[in-house]
Amino acid sequence: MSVDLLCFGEPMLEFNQQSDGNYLPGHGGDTSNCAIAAARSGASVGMLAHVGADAFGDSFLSLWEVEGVDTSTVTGSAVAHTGIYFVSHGPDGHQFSYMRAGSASSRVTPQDLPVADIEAAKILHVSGISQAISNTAADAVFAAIDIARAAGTRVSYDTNLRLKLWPLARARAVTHAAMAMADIALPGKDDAEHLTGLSDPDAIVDFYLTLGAKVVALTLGSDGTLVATSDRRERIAAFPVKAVDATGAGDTFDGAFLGELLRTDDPFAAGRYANAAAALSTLGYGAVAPMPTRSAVDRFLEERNK
Ligand SMILES: Nc1ncnc2c1ncn2[C@@H]1O[C@H](COP(=O)(O)OP(=O)(O)OP(=O)(O)O)[C@@H](O)[C@H]1O
Repeated sequence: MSVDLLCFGEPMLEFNQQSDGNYLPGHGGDTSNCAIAAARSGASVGMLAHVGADAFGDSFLSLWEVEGVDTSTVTGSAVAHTGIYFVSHGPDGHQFSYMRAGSASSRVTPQDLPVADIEAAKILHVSGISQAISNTAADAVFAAIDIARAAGTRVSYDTNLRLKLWPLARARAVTHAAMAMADIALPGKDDAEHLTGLSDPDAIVDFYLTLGAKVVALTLGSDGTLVATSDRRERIAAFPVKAVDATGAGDTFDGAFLGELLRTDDPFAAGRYANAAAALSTLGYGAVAPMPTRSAVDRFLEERNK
């Protein structure tokens, strides 16, 4: 089945250890989160990924089915397990250790790519963490981007380094190269500062426009979002909400932004919609559970705009 938005990345089972020693398990991986957020925004969306032939892979397949994310471009890997990662937090809630393992999706090779599905999609969304550390994944990501560009499928890219454990020179080389081929750049400010060495949001946006993006939406956490094209930019303030956990807010932003961009073809309308969706996603714990549906976002915007 062809979809409008194809999200290429690595599903990861997450285990978030809390300061009381308990842990919260959850589905994650930036592109899976993004796909679910887009589906909840009403978009036609699919995942392009490998999962292991294991319980975690099965659990992702069930989740995507429930969420209406197409899985016809998800394949099973006989040689690697579904990715997992552990995060632990200190008593102040600060993240202090991180470990990842598995990662069937980093084994996707250029030969595995579903060429016709990439060509048929309107947007291919990819994100950066795996490419920064794995040559195989980088080759497949760049091959997918090449297929998309040749077919006129727009490419969307979020750096998503999350923790800055990867060697900076490698992370920079790979993410800048991918950004240079992206039509839509969706960086978060922390990553963007780290990767560009710039701190002023306008300078960061200029950097990505100069690299080649047609649309940049730079997320600024509780400071909102800066959306820009070559001839217009708009600073969108964050909604004042009682945020309890911003995990996945950036992924919710990406999915909602791309869903609304597909619907309206207006990056500024997409930025305002995604800003509301991401604010709502901070009201609950974890990445997936608090992601809002389109009707919840519409209701929220109606109330806030009264
Ligand atoms: N405290 C908050 N209050 C309201 N909105 C928020 C808050 N934190 C985040 N947001 C919304 O979520 C969007 C994305 O947040 P952020 O910039 O932290 O993402 P990110 O850096 O990509 O992080 P991650 O991928 O880890 O979720 C922001 O642009 C904003 O719209």
